[in-house]
Amino acid sequence: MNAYKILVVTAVTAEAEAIRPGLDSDLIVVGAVGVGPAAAAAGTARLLATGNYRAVISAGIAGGFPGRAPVGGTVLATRSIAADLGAETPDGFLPVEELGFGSSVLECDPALVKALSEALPAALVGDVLTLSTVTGTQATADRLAARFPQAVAEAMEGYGVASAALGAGVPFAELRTISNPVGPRDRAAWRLADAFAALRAAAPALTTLL
Ligand SMILES: O=C(O)c1cccc(C(=O)CC[C@H]2O[C@@H](n3cnc4c(=O)[nH]cnc43)[C@H](O)[C@@H]2O)c1
Repeated sequence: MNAYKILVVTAVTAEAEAIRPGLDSDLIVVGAVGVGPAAAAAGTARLLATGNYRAVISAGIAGGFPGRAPVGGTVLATRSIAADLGAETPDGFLPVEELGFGSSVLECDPALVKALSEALPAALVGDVLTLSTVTGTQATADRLAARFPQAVAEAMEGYGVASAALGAGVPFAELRTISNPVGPRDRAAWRLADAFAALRAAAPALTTLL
């Protein structure tokens, strides 16, 4: 059977509910699977097993690296990178590839990225980091910005969704809108309304993938 549906995976229900009204097709399935890479991978694998999908998109809000992605902006990943998968050493962080255990970097499908960036011409394109811990200090933000000069944003699910997509042989992309700067924790200052408005505005672009 030909693969025709698109799966959009969010962490929380509010993200899924921001996306659904912008879709005029029941060929796009939006599911909220929980926060973090493990929930994202398990949830995506479960949803992929229920249908025949041609693409999987990890979507939701994210932190933006200051000077790279502004709050309220929209970001498309070229790569989803598990930034905290590896080993800490006194001399710095060793990514999992340097330990000989696979890859912390998963490439997004170039055709999906191209189609989405044509539909969202204002979107910034760059690496999106996946972390199990939201960055909350300037020191961590500076370390990540230096380790990943092409990173525009961090979130908590992309690499997990991408891992499940890779396992199922389905092309993957990541779409994020920015709710807060990556840096010292100030949860009260997160501009959720701006990020959700941008997510609602970006949703119709997903229908161009059909
Ligand atoms: O408090 C609320 O009302 C609320 C409503 C919807 C979603 C949330 C979330 O906290 C979603 C968590 C989700 O956000 C991503 N995220 C956002 N900013 C960052 C960040 O700076 N670093 C890492 N992740 C971030 C993440 O993917 C979480 O799944 C709250």
